[in-house]
Formats: sequence, C-alpha cells, structure tokens
Amino acid sequence: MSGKSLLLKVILLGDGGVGKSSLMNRYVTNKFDSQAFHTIGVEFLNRDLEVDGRFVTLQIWDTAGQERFKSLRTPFYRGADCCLLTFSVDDRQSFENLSNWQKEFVYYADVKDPEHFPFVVLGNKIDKLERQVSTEEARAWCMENGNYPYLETSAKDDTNVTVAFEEAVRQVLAVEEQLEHCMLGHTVDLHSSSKSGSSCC
Ligand SMILES: Nc1nc2c(ncn2[C@@H]2O[C@H](COP(=O)(O)OP(=O)(O)OP(=O)(O)O)[C@@H](O)[C@H]2O)c(=O)[nH]1
Ligand SMILES: [Mg+2]
Repeated sequence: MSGKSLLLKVILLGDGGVGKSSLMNRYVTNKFDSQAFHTIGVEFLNRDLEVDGRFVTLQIWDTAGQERFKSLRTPFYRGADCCLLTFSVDDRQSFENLSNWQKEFVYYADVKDPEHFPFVVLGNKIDKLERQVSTEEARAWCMENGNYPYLETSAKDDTNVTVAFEEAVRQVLAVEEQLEHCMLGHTVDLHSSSKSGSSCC
C-alpha cells in the first residue's frame, strides 16, 4: 500500500440531459437537483477516496453534452485517465450515441492505444419506470466494444453512484499496474541476456 495520494482525472461524457452533472453532484456533495440546468462547457469537482488500499484524489470533469457546446468541451479531454460514457436508460438515442462519444473522446484526447484505454459505461436513471434500453442490450454493447464494465445508476436515488466512480478508479489502477509490470519486465530484460521479460505490452 502506497501512502501517497494519486491524482486521477475522470471525464463524464454523454448526451445532454442523461444525468452527468447529477451523478457528479450526487457523488461529491450528496445532493440531487430535479431541475438541474444544462452544463455549458465543463466543470470539475474533486473527491478523495481509498480504493483497495490506494489513496486517490478523483478529479471529476463534467462536460456539456449538447452539440452546440462541442468546441467548449473537447479541449478538456486530454490527460483524462478514464472516460465514463453515460446514457440514460429511458432515452434510446443517448444509448445509440455512445459510439460517437467514444470516437470523439479518442480523437480529442489523442488516445494512442484506444483498445486498452479504461472506459466505463453508465446507464443512468434506472429509477424511471419506462425503459428504452434493457440491461442485456447495454451489456452486449459493452462486450462488443471493448469489454467495458457496465453499471446501472440513479443519481436521484443514489443507486450505484459510489460504485461507479470506484470502478473507474479500479480500471485506471489495473492499467497502471499492467504498465508497471511491463516496465519491470523491460528493466529485467536490460540486465539479462535472456529474452525473459519481453513478452508484455
Ligand atoms: N429520474 C431521474 N432523473 C435524473 C437522474 N439524473 C439526472 N436526472 C434529471 O435529468 C435532468 C438532466 O440532468 P443533468 O445532470 O443536468 O444532465 P447532464 O447530462 O449533465 O446534461 P448536460 O449538462 O446538458 O450535458 C435533470 O432534470 C435531472 O434532475 C436520475 O438518476 N433519475
Ligand atoms: Mg450537465
């Protein structure tokens, strides 16, 4: 266990109105506003947490989902450690737009290795009775598009909100550990004449 706090940047993307700001506000301030305004540009909030013995400062970047704010949000994608692709289970179009959000992120964040980038998918507003996207369908999309973790949340009822942000941290730490493992492998490789340690990454 490391005593040093790690700063992680996670970014919430998804159509306007799916509940990105509500998820961030529920997680950081434990408040919910049923009359929330659309976000213009980006906003961020920090929260400290401990996941599996690691101390982390989570910097949550909440973006404006409406198309007209595209140029205001995309400059903030760079440097994100994890991307939370968010849709609303009562809004089919927001689910169908997930691929566009993923592509927009990869392009503007300049992700070098998209296949290994930690995306987490959130289906929000599960408190609503009329669903337009089933759990099975959302899971299938996640499997097909990179085997991403899928969580169903309600910012309103505080369902799975903490779990969702903790999962984002776990995904980043898993990638980080893999990288450290690879670096170690290469270091060992430099000091040895054998080919061992070069099979990673
Ligand atoms: N029933 C229900 N309503 C929610 C939930 N999350 C958000 N809302 C409502 O949905 C509306 C939009 O929520 P926001 O958090 O502003 O959505 P957003 O994704 O930030 O939207 P943009 O800022 O335009 O991108 C607000 O009226 C919220 O109160 C939820 O889990 N359940
Ligand atoms: Mg918002």
